[in-house]
Amino acid sequence: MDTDDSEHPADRSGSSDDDESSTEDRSSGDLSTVNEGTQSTLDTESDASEADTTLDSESGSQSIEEMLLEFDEQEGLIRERTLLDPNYVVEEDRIVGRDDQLQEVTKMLRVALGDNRPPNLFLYGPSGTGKSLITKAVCKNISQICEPRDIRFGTIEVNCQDLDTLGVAVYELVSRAADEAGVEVQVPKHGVATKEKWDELFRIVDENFDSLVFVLDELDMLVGRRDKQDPAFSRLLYQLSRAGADGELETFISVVAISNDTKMMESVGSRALSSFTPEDVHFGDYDANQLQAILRRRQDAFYDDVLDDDVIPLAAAFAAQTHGDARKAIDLMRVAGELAEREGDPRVNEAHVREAQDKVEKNRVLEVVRGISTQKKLCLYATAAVAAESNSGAARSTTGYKVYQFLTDSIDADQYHQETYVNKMKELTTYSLVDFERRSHGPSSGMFLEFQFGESPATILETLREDSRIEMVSQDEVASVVQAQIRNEG
Ligand SMILES: Nc1ncnc2c1ncn2[C@@H]1O[C@H](COP(=O)(O)OP(=O)(O)OP(=O)(O)O)[C@@H](O)[C@H]1O
Repeated sequence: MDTDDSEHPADRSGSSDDDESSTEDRSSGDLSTVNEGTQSTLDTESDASEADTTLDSESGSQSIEEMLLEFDEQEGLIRERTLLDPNYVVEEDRIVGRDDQLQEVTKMLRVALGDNRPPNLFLYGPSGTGKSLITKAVCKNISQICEPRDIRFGTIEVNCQDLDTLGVAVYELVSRAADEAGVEVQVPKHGVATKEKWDELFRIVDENFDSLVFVLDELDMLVGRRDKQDPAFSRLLYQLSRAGADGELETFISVVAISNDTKMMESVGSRALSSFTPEDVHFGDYDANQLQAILRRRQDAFYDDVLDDDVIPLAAAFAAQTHGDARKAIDLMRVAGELAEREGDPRVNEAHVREAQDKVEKNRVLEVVRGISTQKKLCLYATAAVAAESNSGAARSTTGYKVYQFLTDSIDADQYHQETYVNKMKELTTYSLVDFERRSHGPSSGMFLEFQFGESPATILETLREDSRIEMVSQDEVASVVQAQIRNEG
């Protein structure tokens, strides 16, 4: 399947060293030397290789070596790949449209420069709206100012998405803190109580930092295995913010919690809330104009004049269609560039962006879909099938459930009640793939949820059909069941 980014020739060449060599290739005659050298080696090869060459020319296909050399000869289009890397912290002059948030976060965290503890922060808003970027940019600047002043300032960043328990999360903080301080961790990763990990964390913090900011990205994903009333993120916030407020440590500690889930704070227990009490900073969606501005400030990632005029407006428009996600806009521009390079085109054009849109969407859907259970896949498939056929592009939960019943019957799978189906669909909203609103048919009839998709329902269906059980069900039959159900909606 052509969804793995590592298949890009650009990724294969990978490092900036390769980028430099492609710069040289643009102007120098070095390549002919390489070709000549290779040719003479080829000439002394055995008859077998001659036979291969004959075969190649007869079939018209290229040998591997010819293809490699052709790629080597090809001019790259991307000059500065890091500018298209979502984890790279760009310079301040490339940050666009976030003046308010930049000011707010700076004003609050700059307290670290004096002899005070900065407040805790809660940054919330959809993914790709600059929450991590702004935090990292401000912390980087504080750190630069602190250095000559002999203030030992540190930033410990963790993404909680892949941390499944509190113990794992605390160990991750320990190891990041040790890295930042340049010291050894003195507690084992496994087989000790979480309390010992906390003690080690605070030992490292106390001995090595005057002021420390913990940045907890995607914090709401750290649910843990215990009861849902007291999720792991709530316990993490409690311990960290209490350590910050208690005055037991010499270090000034501040916690920046980042989440896509605006309601996350509602799940933070009262105990944690009493010490966490953050200042909220909201990050809204970008519109297409802001996304264009963000992309224009990075267009020097490409060589001069290799981007067609409509590339940036189209990538921005595609990204604005979902929810104004800058990561997606940047991804689209990068993938479009890589596709053009791979195809040996001299410029990046609109068609590359459209192809990139398809690929980026599929990658995102795949990422989500790979990890979910068959039952969730069936719920998602049924709902996306309704959205794909309906005029509004949305799906009612009541209709989706009927289609789900048809699917589970067809493949003889267990069948959830409607309430569980709805809950499974709600759980899928955390991936920004689907969203919902509560609606009703009218004052006298019942409520239902209406699901809207962040990615095209057709892409979701196509990806889900890669599951052999779902593939067994005829697409035509599903479509006719969906149409019949939509007609019944009234
Ligand atoms: N205002 C901006 N100006 C320039 N680049 C931006 C801006 N906002 C976001 N970006 C870029 O978009 C990408 C995603 O941004 P970031 O990681 O900050 O998003 P986020 O809100 O933290 O999202 P998530 O919740 O998914 O982590 C990064 O490459 C970042 O550099």
